[in-house]
Amino acid sequence: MNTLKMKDWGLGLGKHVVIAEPCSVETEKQIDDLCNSFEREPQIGMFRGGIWKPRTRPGNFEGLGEEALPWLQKVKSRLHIPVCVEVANTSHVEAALKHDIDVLWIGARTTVNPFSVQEIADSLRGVDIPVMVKNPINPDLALWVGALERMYDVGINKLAAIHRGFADPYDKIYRNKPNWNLAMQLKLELPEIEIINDPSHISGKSEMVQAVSQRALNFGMDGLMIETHPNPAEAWSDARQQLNPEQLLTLLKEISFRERIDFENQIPENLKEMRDSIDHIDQKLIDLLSDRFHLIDKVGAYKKAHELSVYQGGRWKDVLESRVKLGTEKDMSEKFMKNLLIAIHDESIKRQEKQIANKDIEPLTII
Ligand SMILES: C=C(O[C@@H]1C=C(C(=O)O)C=C[C@H]1O)C(=O)O
Repeated sequence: MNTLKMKDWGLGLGKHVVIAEPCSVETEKQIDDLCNSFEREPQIGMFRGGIWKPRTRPGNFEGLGEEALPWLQKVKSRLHIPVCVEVANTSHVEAALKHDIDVLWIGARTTVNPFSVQEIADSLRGVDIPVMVKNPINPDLALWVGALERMYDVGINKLAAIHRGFADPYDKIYRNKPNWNLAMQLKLELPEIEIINDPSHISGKSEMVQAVSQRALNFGMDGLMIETHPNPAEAWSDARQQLNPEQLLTLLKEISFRERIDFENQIPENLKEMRDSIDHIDQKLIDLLSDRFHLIDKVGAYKKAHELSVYQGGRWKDVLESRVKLGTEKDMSEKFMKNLLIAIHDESIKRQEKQIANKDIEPLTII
């Protein structure tokens, strides 16, 4: 994809984009209050307002709709920053374009549905407006990439992605569990697409927003979209996860937007040396793993000849416990050691099954 980075969207966006936003636009006064707080804050690069709010069940506040759009125009003239809204259908797009909204974004509940995404894309054919695409609710990279491709195919070349986490009913910590690996995979697949992180929807509670923001920047995310309300306790939607302007400004002061190393440019000599050593160690790790798996194949052949079962619980328990102990003594976490060993063991089982059945077996664990 030949897309433009956010700094080249012609909207005055800097290197790290910070989008401040009330979850929902509620009153003109709420927007005025936020403008007063952010008037002299150059770090706020964009303003977002929820106008149409998808709600799981009817009866909750679903956004003010078109009547709130003129208030966002006021934000543009007061703060001189672009404004963006979520669009979920073609009438939203039409209303947003009519009111000079600068950037549109596609929400997680829309990204899951290629029909909806295609309809929105078709309504944007020939329109020069940036579009940001939130990840779908489920961790399906192809859906996320697909939605970006649908936009690109109708001629939108100002594109970004938003990582807002994924629904996980078993997770007790986050509202939407982050999947940094999936976000990294998106970067590998579409290196030109920048990713904004939405720590508010990931954490679901204001006190976690800072830690998640820092984590996102550590993972190389290109910006933050943080829900902000003059008085979060009174918010008509998502009260628990919004920061007040003062909290947002403190967060922006305290987190570190680290410099990223551009691979095209020169890598500092010290870092290069360390990376060379890492390359060397990885080569040794791979050689050792390969030796281990060749032995596993021999064990598999032995088990086939002697009609023994592939999985050996007692041996596996010993291997797991002793290696986790060795690893933790060398400063590696128990969780990491377990994950690593489980991945190796799954592969061992798979290789032995393949030998016995003489055909490929689906991997047991996806990592
Ligand atoms: C290699 C074996 O087969 C399996 C794989 C193991 C491993 O990868 O270390 C351990 C126990 C078995 O479940 C074995 O039985 O020794």
